Amino acid sequence: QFDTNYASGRSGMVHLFEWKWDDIAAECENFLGPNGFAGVQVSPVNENAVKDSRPWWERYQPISYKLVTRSGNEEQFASMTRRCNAVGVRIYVDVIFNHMAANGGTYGTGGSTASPSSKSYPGVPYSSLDFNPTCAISNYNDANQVRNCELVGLRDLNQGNSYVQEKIAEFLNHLIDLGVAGFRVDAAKHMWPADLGVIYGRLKNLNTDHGFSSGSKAYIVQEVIDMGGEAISKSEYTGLGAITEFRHSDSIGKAFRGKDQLRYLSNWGTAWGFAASDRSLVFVDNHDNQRGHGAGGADVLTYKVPKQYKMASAFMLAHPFGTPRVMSSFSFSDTKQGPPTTDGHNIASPSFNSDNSCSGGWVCEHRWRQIYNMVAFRNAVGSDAIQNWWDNGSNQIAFSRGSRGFVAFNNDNYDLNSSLQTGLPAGTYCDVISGTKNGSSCTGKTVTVGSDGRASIYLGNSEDDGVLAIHVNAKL
Ligand SMILES: O=C(/C=C/c1ccc(O)c(O)c1)N[C@@H](Cc1ccc(O)cc1)C(=O)NCCCOc1c(-c2ccc(O)c(O)c2)oc2cc(O)cc(O)c2c1=O
Ligand SMILES: [Ca+2]
Repeated sequence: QFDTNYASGRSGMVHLFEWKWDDIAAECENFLGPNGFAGVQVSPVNENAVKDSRPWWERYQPISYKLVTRSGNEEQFASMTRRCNAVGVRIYVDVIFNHMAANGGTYGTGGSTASPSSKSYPGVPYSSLDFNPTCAISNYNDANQVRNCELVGLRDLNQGNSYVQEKIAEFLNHLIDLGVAGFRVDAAKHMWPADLGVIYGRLKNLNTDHGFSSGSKAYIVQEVIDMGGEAISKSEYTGLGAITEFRHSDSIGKAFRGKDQLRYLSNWGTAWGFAASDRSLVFVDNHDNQRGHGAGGADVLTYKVPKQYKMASAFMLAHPFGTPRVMSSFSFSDTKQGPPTTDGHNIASPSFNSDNSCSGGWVCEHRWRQIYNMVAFRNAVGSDAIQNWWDNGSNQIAFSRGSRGFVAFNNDNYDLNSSLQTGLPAGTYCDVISGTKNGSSCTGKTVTVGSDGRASIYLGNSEDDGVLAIHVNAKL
């Protein structure tokens, strides 16, 4: 269903891609809880095929539903959900039940063996009776093929089979027992909506021992890559749950790369072809398209273009549309390389610098001040609508969120230097992009709002960050 199950006053989901469960638990307690984050999307929890050189996509090749991966085991997973829920941070699991591992010398991260060529996965168990007849997806304009044939050789489960439905429901309900708040359903486009409806209908209520109100249902985000032009559209899935809105990632990338003028963002939302706000999980980049070949392609912004990335992230977090998810990456030069390891196999834990940024091969975009301060901005403005939209006719824009927050952007190649209506009560505010509020002073810019709500806003075009943001919780 469509409710995120977030604790009140919190927003901002972060995808801690490839993090280990113990490290996520610590991050909930040390950083995400204290900074008002609402949830974490974790990497797949079920046993996956071990591939040579450990590419990141091996975790999308299930061997069984045993909770043993390079991120940890069931006990560590249970401890993570307990510790994160205790500080108001929810856990969402990336679940893969469209398919099982493809061919190749195959054993799993939990030691199970499998024989994809004979469609035998004893770790579940699944046999050839549980799979669709072997055929390859070659034509994305044939909806039957996209659902019933194999995606790049991955053995295609038949979710219309009652035994398969039972095993999938058992797997998801086990995670619900362990305290999760919802799921990111991988490759949903490759499964029939009717079958998904049956499976979702078999889910238990969330576990009230973890602080969920009784009767709560799992938040469902379905990965449906729909950039238009294919037989299958996201609207087939938005009645069942939310969907990953890839058009948001593509459009925000184009806008902040200067391909579309920022003034056009004044009607950001369904007018841009996005699904309804409460059905759209939105993001600047994700684990797949940040590597350039996923949906959105070359226009997707990543940590590799930091100024534009921070501006786009700030816009996403300042704007009321959709449910934002912040990508937290490991650095990569090769698009298939996996997470940092200590020995080529065991994932390395992130290490932290004195300024709270990460090192050791982890990028930790969620720990960039310009990003985590905008999660606090989103919390401060609540559901207030956009007001006081201003633009200069090209790439300088500004708007307020009711009378609780104000944000300005400059993507032109000259300074923004104007007196603008902020919508805020008179007073002195700290800009939370160039710095933060520290006791009774600002470590970055200070903005004085007059009794008429106007303030002089300066954003030099050569500044590190092309954004300025103030809100009522950063007021002196
Ligand atoms: O690049 C990749 C992996 C990409 C990938 C992985 C997980 C995702 O959630 C995702 O969205 C993409 N995989 C590499 C390497 C690879 C992996 C497995 C394999 O049998 C063959 C090759 C690759 O080159 N893949 C082909 C292009 C990407 O095609 C994939 C898609 C995909 C891409 C675009 C679409 O419009 C679409 O509907 C599906 O989804 C996956 C989902 C999975 O659960 C596992 C996969 O292997 C894949 C997947 O290969
Ligand atoms: Ca399928």
